Amino acid sequence: MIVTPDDKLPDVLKIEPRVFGDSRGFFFEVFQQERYSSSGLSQAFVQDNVSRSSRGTLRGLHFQLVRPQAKLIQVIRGEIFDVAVDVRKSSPTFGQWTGYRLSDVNHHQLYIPAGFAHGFCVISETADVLYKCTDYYFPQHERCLLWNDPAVGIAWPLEDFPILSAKDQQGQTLANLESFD
Ligand SMILES: Cc1cn([C@H]2C[C@H](O)[C@@H](COP(=O)(O)OP(=O)(O)O[C@H]3O[C@H](C)C(=O)[C@H](O)[C@H]3O)O2)c(=O)[nH]c1=O
Repeated sequence: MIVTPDDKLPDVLKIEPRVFGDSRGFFFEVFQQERYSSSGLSQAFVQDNVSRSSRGTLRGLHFQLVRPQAKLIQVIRGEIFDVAVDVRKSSPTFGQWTGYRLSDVNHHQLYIPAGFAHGFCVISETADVLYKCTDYYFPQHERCLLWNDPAVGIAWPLEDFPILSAKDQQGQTLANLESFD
């Protein structure tokens, strides 16, 4: 397993699991407590989520202001562009973003700590995303950063305007967002 801190946001980790391929296909351990804990993911995961989205869908960018969640993102089918934005006002990288292509071909994972907003757009026809969270879902604590806030300037690989939930259409700009001190 190779763990690489992001160049701009070093708390965000790209994880490349060891994949065993053979004539039948492939096998890899999606998560293993001892190995991931020794790689810096020591907080326990308490909830696993799965979402399926069609091409051009953009989900996010979300975070919980209270009971913040760290997330371990993995694509089980298809390909997404996965993005983390630092929303910690006191951070020297506040408002900065990073993005990775995660797919069922590269099997890469992204670890996004608490303090970051998370979102993704779907590049393939369909994408099934599995992600582990270090705290439970509290909708009342969820906040949404506007996906196309020019102050953040995320370069989404989208051909057209994305498919967005009503909630995500009304995301807050970074300037107006309730975020972490
Ligand atoms: C997140 C979540 C949602 N739900 C229910 C609430 C809604 O009735 C339905 C869809 O929720 P939502 O539209 O918020 O789902 P996404 O837009 O995929 O939200 C997620 O997208 C971005 C990328 C994230 O990183 C977050 O984990 C999460 O906010 O699932 C639950 O029951 N439990 C949950 O943990």
